Amino acid sequence: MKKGVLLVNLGSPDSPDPKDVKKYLGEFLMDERVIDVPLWARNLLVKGIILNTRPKASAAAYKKIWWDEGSPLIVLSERLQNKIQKEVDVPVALAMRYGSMTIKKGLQELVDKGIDEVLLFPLYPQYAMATTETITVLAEELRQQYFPNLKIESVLAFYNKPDYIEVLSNSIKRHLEDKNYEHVLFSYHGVPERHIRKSDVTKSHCKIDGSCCATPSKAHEFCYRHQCYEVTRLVAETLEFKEGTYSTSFQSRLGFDPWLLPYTDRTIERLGKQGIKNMAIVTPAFVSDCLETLEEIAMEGQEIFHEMGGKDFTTVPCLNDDDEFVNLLSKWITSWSKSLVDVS
Ligand SMILES: C=CC1=C(C)c2cc3[nH]c(cc4nc(cc5[nH]c(cc1n2)c(C)c5CCC(=O)O)C(CCC(=O)O)=C4C)c(C)c3C=C
Ligand SMILES: [Fe+2]
Ligand SMILES: [Fe+2]
Repeated sequence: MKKGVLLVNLGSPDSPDPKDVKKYLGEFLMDERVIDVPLWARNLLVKGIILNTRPKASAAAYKKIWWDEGSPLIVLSERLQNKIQKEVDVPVALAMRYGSMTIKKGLQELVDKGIDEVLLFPLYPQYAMATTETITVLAEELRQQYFPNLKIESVLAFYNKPDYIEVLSNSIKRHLEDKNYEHVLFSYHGVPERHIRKSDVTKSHCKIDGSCCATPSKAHEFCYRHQCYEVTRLVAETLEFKEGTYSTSFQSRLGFDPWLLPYTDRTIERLGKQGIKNMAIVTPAFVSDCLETLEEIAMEGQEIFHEMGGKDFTTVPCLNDDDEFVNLLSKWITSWSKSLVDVS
């Protein structure tokens, strides 16, 4: 068997032009694992409302963070891929779940190199229906339709692997070394509460009241909320943060359904109102900096904090193409390619 790796991230529009943003959002939000309502309701909501109202504002936000080389999320994912490729002996391809760099093209690129066994590596530390699951389901559909002889193994999550927590903690420590901060906020991308209940394999564990996520259960293998809180807990333990000096929140809610609480914007507001003058924010649901970290957190979040009387607002970059992170992913890939460990 000849082995290869397909890294997969979310994707971005081709440009920050409203036309391209609309096309991208259309594909993204019509995914039944992102907006998980019946097709008729999704059509009404996405094509009838969101795509007629959101693309202009989203395009303006994308324009603020766009780089000369392109979308930060894509450029940073490419840098990560290139650095990993230099460290490992197997071909490493990159694809995006939405947009032009499709998973089909990524699999084809590997098949063209004679690969018959692929490690599908979604670039998300925590498992969620709207991220990891939609990637693995689509890859399997593509395999059945176009690449029936391909074997695909998937990495479902790596949120609690001790070496990942160590790399993340080291990066946070390095970025906060000479900074003023009284509070560290761990802000994760939000999801509707319903997604968490749907992913509960036990169908009885998830209560969304917080207690379930701290009670051991096999539901946690697929519980995004539990996995986010675990990352906060493990990093705080590693960096010896004192109780009350850090917290967890969820950002980027969309629509009127209840999403995971507490919301990041309200939390920043509350911290400012409580008299916190210096805060830091880390975003461990994102491997690569993107619209949600560079605009929603670093720009909008900072503005909210300053309006509430806050002073220093430090944003810790995502792991991006951090050398320790590159070494870690390369180590896991090499172990898999030599069949030493099961990374899935
Ligand atoms: C119902 C809507 C959404 C769910 C559920 C959702 C989950 C989810 N998303 C990410 C990661 C990213 N999302 C990004 C952008 C983005 N997300 C949504 C909606 C949902 N996400 C929208 C509408 C957008 C587009 C931007 C906007 O109009 O505000 C991005 C950034 C992409 C980029 O190009 O930079 C990332 C990354 C996760 C991890 C997640 C669930 C865990
Ligand atoms: Fe999102
Ligand atoms: Fe829970």
